Amino acid sequence: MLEFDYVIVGAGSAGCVLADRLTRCGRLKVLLIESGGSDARFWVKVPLGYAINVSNPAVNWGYQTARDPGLNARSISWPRGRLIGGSSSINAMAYLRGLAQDFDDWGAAGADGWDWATARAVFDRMETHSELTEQGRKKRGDGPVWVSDLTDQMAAFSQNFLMAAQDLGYAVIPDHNAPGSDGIGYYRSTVRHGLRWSSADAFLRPALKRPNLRVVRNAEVRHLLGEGRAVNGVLYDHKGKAQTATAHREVILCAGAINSPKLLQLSGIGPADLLQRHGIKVRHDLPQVGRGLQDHLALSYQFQSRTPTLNRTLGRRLGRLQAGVKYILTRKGPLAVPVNQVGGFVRSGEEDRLPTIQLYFNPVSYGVSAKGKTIVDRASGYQISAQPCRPTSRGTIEIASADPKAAPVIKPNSLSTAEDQRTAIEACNVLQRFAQSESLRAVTQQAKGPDPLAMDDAALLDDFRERASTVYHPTCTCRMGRTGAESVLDGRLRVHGVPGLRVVDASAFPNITSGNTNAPTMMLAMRAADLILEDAR
Ligand SMILES: Cc1cc2nc3c(=O)[nH]c(=O)nc-3n(C[C@H](O)[C@H](O)[C@H](O)COP(=O)(O)OP(=O)(O)OC[C@H]3O[C@@H](n4cnc5c(N)ncnc54)[C@H](O)[C@@H]3O)c2cc1C
Repeated sequence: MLEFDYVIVGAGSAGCVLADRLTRCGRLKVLLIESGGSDARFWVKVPLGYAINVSNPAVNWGYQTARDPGLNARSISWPRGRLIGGSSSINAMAYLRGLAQDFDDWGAAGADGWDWATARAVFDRMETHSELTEQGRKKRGDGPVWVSDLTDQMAAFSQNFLMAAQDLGYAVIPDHNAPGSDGIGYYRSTVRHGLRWSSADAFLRPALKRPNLRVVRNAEVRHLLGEGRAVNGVLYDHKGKAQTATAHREVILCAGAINSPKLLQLSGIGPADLLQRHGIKVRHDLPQVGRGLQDHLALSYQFQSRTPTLNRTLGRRLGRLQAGVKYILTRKGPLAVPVNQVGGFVRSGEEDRLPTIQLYFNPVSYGVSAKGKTIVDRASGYQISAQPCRPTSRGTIEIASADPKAAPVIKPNSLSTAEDQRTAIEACNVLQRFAQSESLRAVTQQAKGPDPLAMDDAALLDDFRERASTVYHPTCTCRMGRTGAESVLDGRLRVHGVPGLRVVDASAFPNITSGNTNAPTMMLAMRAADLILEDAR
């Protein structure tokens, strides 16, 4: 049996942060258990490899939702990283802090101690920005998370998206992460010197040399151990054997928004009726475990273009070969840039107090094969996508059986509120405006597939239900709040009523943030580490 001060379950965006921060002082012994394997894989490191990893079972839990009534009863694919770095090793690398209001909303929802001023101070010390200036590339900040401006690598075609934004009166902005900036610009990415810069690269790798950190890969935690309500260890499978690890101080679940609530439920901590239905002894009836699920949905439209886009390179064998050689020799070119080049936050109406829609523009068009493989079109094209920022629908994660190997039942409950249906239409209306803009009309041949300009609001909502997909941001399934009746964690990320146990990952968000969720998850884990170390004094 292994004995440690802290046992961390999951080496993803949050788990890597904690493994680093808790072992820095050298005084505390930490075990990090990860179900997946190494992240030393070519297509994990190459930014454009995102399109491959998203459907690669070797690095992915490959979840599938239940049939979702709000999405015309479709069951959709929910990839989650299963390797060192977790989802930060397979994500699309867009770096967005979110809006200031998102974090004030966390405090207002009962997450005591959380607000924008606190979050902002953590973001500031977490980031190093690699910026393009007139004097060349310059560094700003000295945090472990590398956030790069890749404007010099973007496809020339992407300029058309910025010009279209200007046609429509949206601000064109240099940095989405500067306070108060809504508008359209080039995305910043977690890429360093042409390679993905995951949470493992930023936090875990430098910590690996410390003798007080032990990392076990390819080891899946089955459930938590303890006496009464208190938790003091985990049972996990490794190399075909069941093993136990004891935590003298705490077990910290960082298994992500799907697997953290699943592990709580398998361990008898969750809604009593659900646990009893599966023959699991109730250790603590905590009704909100797995409830409160929020995710972002987006709808995309593709168009054939009159001027060359990335299809000219990536849609042809010779072009791919040339791009591959350029990347290997220089770490530059189309392979060095994540798929979403341009986008940002916009308001759908002038009366909106905050931006309501996030946009993504890609200078490439593609299809997806029956097996989920991305197939880039030969002819030039582009894609425009819109995501409502703050959905109000909430879904559930529930174990399907007491067998730890069984995938949980994911019910997103999408578009189940009138507000979400209205915002979905507004998101499509924004895309219609872009499709009609002078700058995009000048380079567009015709719609490839459904044409948003041929649809009224009812048809747009139906199209959204029929084709919208996840933006891969499940959150809030173990959310922070004041009491065990309305939430799972307190503001210090301790599980209500369960000594020795915290949950630190995207499941802890009280509400989904307006943008992509990797940056806020790492920020949450950085602050959680401060709180854990404070409590350990
Ligand atoms: C395809 C995709 C694209 C995305 N694109 C972006 C983007 O461009 N920008 C952005 O900001 N966000 C993006 N996201 C979202 C973002 O990456 C996640 O919100 C974030 O990584 C969540 O971090 P986490 O720590 O909560 O979970 P994860 O990073 O998923 O970590 C959980 C870890 O726990 C491990 N684990 C789970 N169960 C067990 C168990 N029983 N035993 C041991 N280990 C276990 C998992 O294998 C995993 O390594 C994307 C996500 C995906 C999947």
